[in-house]
Amino acid sequence: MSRHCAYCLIEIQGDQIKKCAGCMRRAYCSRECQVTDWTSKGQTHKLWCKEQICEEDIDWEIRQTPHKGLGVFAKRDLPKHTRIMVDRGYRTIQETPFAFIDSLVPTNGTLQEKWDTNSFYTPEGGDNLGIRLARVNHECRNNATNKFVPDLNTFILIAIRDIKQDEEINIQYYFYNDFSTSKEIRDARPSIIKPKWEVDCKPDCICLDQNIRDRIQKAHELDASIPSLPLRTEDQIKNALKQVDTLIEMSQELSSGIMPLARTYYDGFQIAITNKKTFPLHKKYIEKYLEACQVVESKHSLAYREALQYLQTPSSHRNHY
Ligand SMILES: C[S@@+](CC[C@H](N)C(=O)[O-])C[C@H]1O[C@@H](n2cnc3c(N)ncnc32)[C@H](O)[C@@H]1O
Repeated sequence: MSRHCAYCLIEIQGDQIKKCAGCMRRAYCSRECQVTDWTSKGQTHKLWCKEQICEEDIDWEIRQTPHKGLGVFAKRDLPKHTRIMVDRGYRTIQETPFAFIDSLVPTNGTLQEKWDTNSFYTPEGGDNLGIRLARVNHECRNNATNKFVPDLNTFILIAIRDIKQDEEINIQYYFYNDFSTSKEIRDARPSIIKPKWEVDCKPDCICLDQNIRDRIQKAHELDASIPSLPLRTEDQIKNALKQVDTLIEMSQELSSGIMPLARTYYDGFQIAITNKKTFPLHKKYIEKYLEACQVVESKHSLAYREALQYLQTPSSHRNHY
């Protein structure tokens, strides 16, 4: 089986393939590429080596699709919450190794056009280009999602449902069911995805369903109201937790993604610990939050380490009663 060098991406065969001695899965064409990839000059593999991340050519591959150019396909069944790839974000054209960016679509485009087509906007880190993520195509009914972890400067691509072998892996280029974004941003979606990626939604597309749009707006309003709910009396705290539980249910019903859901669990934790009576509930919320963090971030992320500390010593949180 041929492989692709995890750093410089060239195709390698037979005894040219050098594997990481830690995971025995990640492939390189040379020791130089392996050394670079271990550090933050490459994909910082030292953080991910023991973390069960999928690899190109073993778990997924890049190949031609009938109508969308290249795409990423599962080479085996990938269960929900599998971490399909971690991909370092490049912040500028200058920082991105030229050969990578030059190979991207539009084929005859300028570097700027390639950058614009393939980079993704992240609220926490501006535009970033992931060189492997750049091959993932858009679907409104996506089976995977990409999360940017700012302190690691890395995208993580996660299966949000079971993906079958040979199925194409796809993401929403611009979320429509993420209740944490405002109505204006959600409504701007068609005017962004069409000119930027030439992706058109059919009239029966799920993202144009008015009923779903109304439910998302309701969830958005509920989400925005939670931080300012009064928490002076026990009844007020119980009511706030009820709102949190309603939002958790709505988020699951709307498949809003793991990130907003994780934040809602964290809200529940912060509310529960403010009162002696509701304090025992804090554990359920923070454990769920940590579970989500393990999927969408990593044990190395700041968010995960902080939350673990609050699980072990809840009294160290400023809201503790
Ligand atoms: C980030 S690239 C994805 C990888 C690209 N297909 C390639 O060959 O490298 C974005 C481009 O892929 C194509 N694309 C992505 N999703 C598509 C879809 N659902 N339908 C048609 N074309 C799509 C569009 O040309 C878009 O500008």
